[in-house]
Formats: sequence, C-alpha cells, structure tokens
Amino acid sequence: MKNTLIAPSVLAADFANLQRDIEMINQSQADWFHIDIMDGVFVPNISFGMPVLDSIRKHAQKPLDVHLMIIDPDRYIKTFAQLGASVLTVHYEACTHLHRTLQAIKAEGMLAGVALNPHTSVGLLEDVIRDIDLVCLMSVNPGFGGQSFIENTYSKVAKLKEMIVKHNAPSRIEIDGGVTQHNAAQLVAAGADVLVAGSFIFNASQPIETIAQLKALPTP
Ligand SMILES: O=C(CO)[C@H](O)[C@H](O)COP(=O)(O)O
Repeated sequence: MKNTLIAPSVLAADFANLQRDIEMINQSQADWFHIDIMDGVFVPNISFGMPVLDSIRKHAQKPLDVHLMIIDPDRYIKTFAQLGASVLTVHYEACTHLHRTLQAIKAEGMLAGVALNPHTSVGLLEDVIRDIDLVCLMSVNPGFGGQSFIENTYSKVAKLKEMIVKHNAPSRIEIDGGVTQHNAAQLVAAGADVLVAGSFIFNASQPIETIAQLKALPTP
C-alpha cells in the first residue's frame, strides 16, 4: 500500500532563515522539497530563481519537486536538471507542445509533471496521461501561498484518478494549495498521492509534528 508523500512548499519558508527551515524539513518525515518558481508573467508574483535554488540544493537532503509557474518552460529544462530537480512540473497552460516538453524533461533524467490551474479540466490530459509521472492539481489560483482551498478539487482528484486507472498510467496525483488538516484526509481518500503544503506547515507552532500528522493519514 503506497503511503502519502508530503512535499513542504519552500515558498512559505522564512527566507531570512532559509538554512534553518531546510534543516527542519531534512529532520522531518517530509518526502520532497516543493520548489515554486514564479516569473511574474505566468503568475502575478515573482518567487525566486536559480541562485536561491542552488543554495537550497546544497543543504536539502530530500528530492527537489520543482514547480515551474513560468511561461515557455522549455527554455529552462536543462538548467533545472543541472540544479538537481528530481521532479520538474510545467503548467499545461504554458506549453504549446506538451508531449515534446515531457519528453525533454525525461531526457534529462527527471520525472515529468504537469500542473493544471483550477479552471483547467483533467480531460485535457487524456491523450498524454501515460507520459506523465505527476499531475499537480492546483487547489488555489497559482501565485501565492496562504490562499483558501478550492473545494472543486475533490471532484477533480476523483476524475483524474479514474483516468489514470483507465489508461494504466504511471501518474501520481499531487495537490498544491491550501492543504490543511481540514482537507488532507478527504484528498487522500479521493486518490491524492502527494500533498504540497506551505503555510500549514511553516506557520505551525510544531512543523515537524504537523508533517508527521499528514504522513500518518490513512491511505485507501
Ligand atoms: O504553488 C503555490 C502557490 O501558487 C504554493 O506551493 C501553494 O500555494 C502552497 O502554499 P500553501 O500551502 O500556503 O497554499
């Protein structure tokens, strides 16, 4: 029985004490570091770029799950491979030739992810789902941490899980945005494999225990 992977979003970390927060995640039961790269064009925020990720990589003791919220992500596939990304996720809405982009990510030895904005239907992935290692369902409108969870996500998870089973696809389902103790169990029950959480973890009084609680959720 697969257990749920927990990927704390570094976007919510204290950037004045980033090494401290990275060490905390290293000591926790978290599985991945979720890295949100934002360009201020695809989303109305600019997060951080290659120099910060290079510093994170030097201290992170868990795989880097890199989420590109940028236009034309093909430009940077090799760069993020060199920066140590284990998973590289691009937005469906930012790709003209998604199948080719997925092939390019895999050619660099990374797992290939596709993220869908809240308004984007999972059905649009049907012809490429077998080539996707991770589908990231945005449960907030991308760009900022600390937003409220979009309730329609539950039904999207169920639809996506049905498609993955129908096509015998390798895809994991990742949920990104507004994940807390109020929705995590229902998301896992609906078929989520990976939970991204930023503010729920980094704003917690005891973040390591908060991660342990997410990790202990029963899986279907
Ligand atoms: O992709 C993101 C925003 O675009 C963040 O990863 C996501 O919002 C997680 O942060 P939080 O758990 O605080 O919502």
